[in-house]
Amino acid sequence: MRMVGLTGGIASGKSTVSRQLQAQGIPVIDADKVAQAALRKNTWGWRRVVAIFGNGILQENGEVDRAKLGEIVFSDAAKRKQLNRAMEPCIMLGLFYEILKHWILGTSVVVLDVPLLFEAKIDWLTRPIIVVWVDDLTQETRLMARDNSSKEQARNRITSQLPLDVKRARADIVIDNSDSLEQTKVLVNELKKTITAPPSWKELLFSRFGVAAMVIGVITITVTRLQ
Ligand SMILES: CC(C)(COP(=O)(O)OP(=O)(O)OC[C@H]1O[C@@H](n2cnc3c(N)ncnc32)[C@H](O)[C@@H]1O)[C@@H](O)C(=O)NCCC(=O)NCCS
Ligand SMILES: Nc1ncnc2c1ncn2[C@@H]1O[C@H](COP(=O)(O)OP(=O)(O)OP(=O)(O)O)[C@@H](O)[C@H]1O
Repeated sequence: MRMVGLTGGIASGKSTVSRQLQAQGIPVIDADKVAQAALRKNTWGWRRVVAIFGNGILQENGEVDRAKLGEIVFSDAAKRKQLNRAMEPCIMLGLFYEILKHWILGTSVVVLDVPLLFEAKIDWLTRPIIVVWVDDLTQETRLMARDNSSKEQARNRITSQLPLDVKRARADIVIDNSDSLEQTKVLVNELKKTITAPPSWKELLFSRFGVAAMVIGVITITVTRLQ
């Protein structure tokens, strides 16, 4: 199974590209959704986070007040590190589960939309790596407009991640999303052709069928030798 990495900066347009890919029939695993599920009330992640930040981050119904937690961690690097450390195993488990489901189903290409793919050092899992890039001012403007946030809040979030230019330098494929949505759609159409190219030997070997063939091969050789 080919696991394609999709990453970028906050509000650089990962979800926009992800939606366009999904509209073309490509399955996408969204790490933000996995992280949200991992923080729901009474989950393992919720317990770990509440143990660190206390009941003050909870709403009346016991769910985490995401805006409040966001305010805390995006303006304090040490607290953000604590949150990342608490959430990381829960997110990894969730991602692994989603990947496993696709592998069992025999999916040939799945896109992993992971904002912190490089920061969490899991970029080695995916190939090729697509970075959705925008220039700094466009990123800031779109983030402020989308989240209805101040310039300071937007800057805090942007600077809490590896600089987007560094991510661009580490990409296999760059989607420049600074232009219109129509222009991005054109780039995504091209992207689809690249990521759905025929599988390599390595991808075939680690596909559901490749592993099944290896298991059958090993069993056959063992049984033959025992006779
Ligand atoms: C702090 C939280 C509660 C804020 O929630 P909120 O609804 O405001 O934001 P949301 O989850 O939609 O994230 C929006 C974007 O923020 C960025 N972001 C999220 N967490 C982090 C982080 N720890 N460090 C840097 N950027 C982050 C990502 O680009 C993400 O796409 C939430 O982001 C969270 O639980 N973060 C920790 C989990 C995590 O690392 N998620 C990223 C998945 S790889
Ligand atoms: N090419 C574009 N032209 C104009 N607006 C855009 C374009 N691409 C994305 N946007 C807008 O910019 C905002 C951020 O885009 P999007 O939510 O896709 O980013 P993201 O990288 O997924 O963000 P996050 O890191 O928070 O998950 C959204 O409001 C979206 O509608």
